[in-house]
Formats: sequence, C-alpha cells, structure tokens
Amino acid sequence: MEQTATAAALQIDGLCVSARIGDRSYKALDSVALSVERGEARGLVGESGSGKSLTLRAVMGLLPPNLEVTGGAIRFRGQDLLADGGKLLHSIRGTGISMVFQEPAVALNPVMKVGQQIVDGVAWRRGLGRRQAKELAAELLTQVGIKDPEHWANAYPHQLSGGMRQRVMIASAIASQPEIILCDEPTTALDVTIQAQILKLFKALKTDLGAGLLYVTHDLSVVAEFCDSLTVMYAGRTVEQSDDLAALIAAPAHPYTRALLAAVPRIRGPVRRLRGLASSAPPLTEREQTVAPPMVPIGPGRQVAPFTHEDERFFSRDDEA
Ligand SMILES: Nc1ncnc2c1ncn2[C@@H]1O[C@H](COP(=O)(O)OP(=O)(O)OP(=O)(O)O)[C@@H](O)[C@H]1O
Repeated sequence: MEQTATAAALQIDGLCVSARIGDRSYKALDSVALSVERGEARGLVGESGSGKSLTLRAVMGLLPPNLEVTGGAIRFRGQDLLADGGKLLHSIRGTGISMVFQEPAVALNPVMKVGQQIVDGVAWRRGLGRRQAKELAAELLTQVGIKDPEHWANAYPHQLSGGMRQRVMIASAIASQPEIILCDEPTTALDVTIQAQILKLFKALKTDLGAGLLYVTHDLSVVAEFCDSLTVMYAGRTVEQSDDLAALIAAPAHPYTRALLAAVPRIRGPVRRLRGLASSAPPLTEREQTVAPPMVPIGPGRQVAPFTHEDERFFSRDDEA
C-alpha cells in the first residue's frame, strides 16, 4: 500500500454528496474538508441536519441508497478510498476504519451472541480457531470494562443494558485495532454516569491504541473535555476548523461558529445539547445550490470558509434579539 509520511490517517477533501429527492438532486454535502491524525480526537459539530452523520457514512461507504458521492476524495493513509470503485474502501471498512453508532440496538445483530459478533470479522480474517476467537472476545469485553466477560460473551444483545450494548459496539469497533474510529454521538442515548465511563474508554483508545477519532456530538462540554481539534459544519459545508481546539474557542472566526459557541453560556460545566439556533439552516430542498468556496487558511492548522457581511448579520441576529 502506497503510504506517504505526511499523509493524515484520514483526509477528506472537497467531498460532495448529492441526495435524490423525487426527481431532483440536492447537495447534501458540499466541499466538506477535514483530516484526522492517529492519536487525535477531532470533534465534529454543527446543528441538526448540517451533514455530520452523512460525512461519517460517506467515509464508511454506508450512504442511504438515494445518496451518492459526486465529488472529492476520501483518503486513508494517502490512498483514495473512492478511486477503484470502492474496492479499497471495502477492504478498509471495519479494519483500518470502523464506526460506532449512536444506537447500538440498530448496529448489533439481535440473534447473534455478543462474543461472536465482536470477533466475527477478525476471527475470520486472522483464521482464528473457536477457542482463540472466544479468548479474543473475552479480552475485548474486558478492555471495554465489562466484568465477567465469559458470561456476557454468551448473552444476546437484548439481555444487556444500553450502556453495555454501547460497550459491546465499541469492542466490536476496536477488535481489528483500527487506526480511525468514527463516532456518531456514541453517548447521547446513555445516562450521564455511563456517558462519562464511555468517554473515559474513548480516551484510553486514543492514548493506548493510538486511534484517531472523529467524534460527532451535540454536546460542547464533551468537546471541551475530550477533543484536541474541532471542525464546524453548517448546511452541508465545513465552515471552520482548527487543529487546536483552544485556539478556535478563544477566537472563533466564522460568524456561525461564534453563534454556536454563544448559544452555550459556559463550555465547561453541566452537559448541554446544542439546541437549534434561530439562524438554523434551511432544509436541503430550500438551500441555494451554489458551489461552496473552499475554506482558507487563517493561521497554523486553522481554516475558515469565506463569509459575507450578510452572513455576519444573519448569524448574529440572536444577539440582537
Ligand atoms: N436518505 C436521505 N434522503 C434525503 N436527505 C437526507 C437523507 N439522509 C439525510 N438527508 C439530509 O441530509 C442532511 C444532513 O443529514 P445528517 O444526518 O448528516 O445531519 P446531522 O448533522 O448528522 O444531523 P443530526 O445532528 O440531527 O444527526 C439533512 O438535511 C438531512 O435531511
């Protein structure tokens, strides 16, 4: 596999995805750009409908059937995953890159024992025997903090609590020791104590496994606590990003980012969800179908999308209210 020393583990460049609705096509993602290094946790934020989940799904090759990638590149260690009709993507999905979904009940197979589904793919790829596969499953369950792993490996998903199911999904995502883990609001459905435990687990994955995480969340206190870097999306576009989270929070450059941060009075403190801003984006079918100008560098590891005075007025109207 071709590998360049400078290539980020995951790099998304100018990614465009269009959605077919009725007999028309709309831009669901427009020139999305971001990268994730190994050992980095990059937060991906933006109000509901801004395209966060679609970005993750595009990377995994798991877009809904009426959506398709129409432009751009998704590189894993410098290689374009979209190039050869998705063959490379297929081989990397679940091994080099894996995904943790918000709702484990949807992602887990209800009729397969927990232990078996955690190691299913890995055991097959590594040619593990039954006993070795069982040992690996128990090891992974232990790693995600499940006590009595031999017992739980034999259970079915419905026999587990929500927090345990989320741990099982994480165990399954890390079974192949991926370099990149895509996380789509993995703690949103869980209560606060379990959320904290799962977040601790993600921290350990980052530090111990050196995994790079792309972490979608509505919760800016999670970003503040956990992420190293941040990308902000609005209406299907990446509008601002910084490799250094603190630099972005100290001086957000895009008026949307300013509005987003202003909607959260204190970034540290009790868990908060980003509620829709009054300036929320129009639905896909009512958006202007223009081409997004690429973000421009405004400092080391920092980029912002060009914006107009009109944008500034639009996004600051909450402050005026
Ligand atoms: N199958 C689909 N067909 C048509 N439009 C879709 C489809 N899936 C998603 N979209 C649209 O694409 C846009 C981006 O959706 P996406 O789920 O990525 O948003 P999101 O930022 O993850 O939102 P949330 O935070 O609510 O999960 C939305 O406007 C959504 O309505």
